[in-house]
Amino acid sequence: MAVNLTALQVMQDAPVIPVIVLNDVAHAVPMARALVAGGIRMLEVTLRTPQALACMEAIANEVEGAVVGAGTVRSPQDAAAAVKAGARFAVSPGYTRAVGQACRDHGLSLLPGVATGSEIMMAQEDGYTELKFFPAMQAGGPAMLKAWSGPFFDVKFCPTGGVTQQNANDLLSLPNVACVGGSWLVPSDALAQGDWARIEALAREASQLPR
Ligand SMILES: O=C(O)C(=O)C[C@H](O)[C@H](O)COP(=O)(O)O
Repeated sequence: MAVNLTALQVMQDAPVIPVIVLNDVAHAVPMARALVAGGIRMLEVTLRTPQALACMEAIANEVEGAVVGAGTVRSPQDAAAAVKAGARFAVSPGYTRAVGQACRDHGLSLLPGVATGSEIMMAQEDGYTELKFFPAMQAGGPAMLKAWSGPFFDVKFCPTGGVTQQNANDLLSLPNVACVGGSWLVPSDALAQGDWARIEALAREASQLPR
């Protein structure tokens, strides 16, 4: 059994957590190797496709240096399936007590998604202090994070949603941002073309973002 990771360790490993959508199990291992070669090890594979669990399993078993996590965790069942597939952390687009409890029961670090003060307070009540701000750019971006830094001075965020290599700095420079998340590191056309070099280059560029 792998040693448990904390949510803070997941956030601090690199400036960006890639949000990955995979439709083909054959893409999983070469894609993950490309990200790791580019300096990105924490890999969020979203549970948005029927192949996602098999992809996580392949990465967990075959890619040295990769730490696979599950994205789009929306239920206790999702959390259980993710653990079984080898996920070492979970990310959810929103927060429910049931998802929080299931992740705790499985020893799975969770970055719960929040977009309002009430959601932050509910996650904090349940002991979560490292949170995903989703959808970040659509829901207020850097200005929202600056406003939250007053009352929620003890929370660290991973803004995700509408983040790009170009705007990531505006977020990473904020003291309450530990990292950002985004899908731009793994474009669907690069996957379809098997363009692993492009994914590696995007990862390298992202891993060098200052914070
Ligand atoms: O699937 C999930 O669990 C999500 O919460 C959504 C993703 O984090 C965003 O869709 C990523 O946003 P983009 O980087 O703008 O593509």
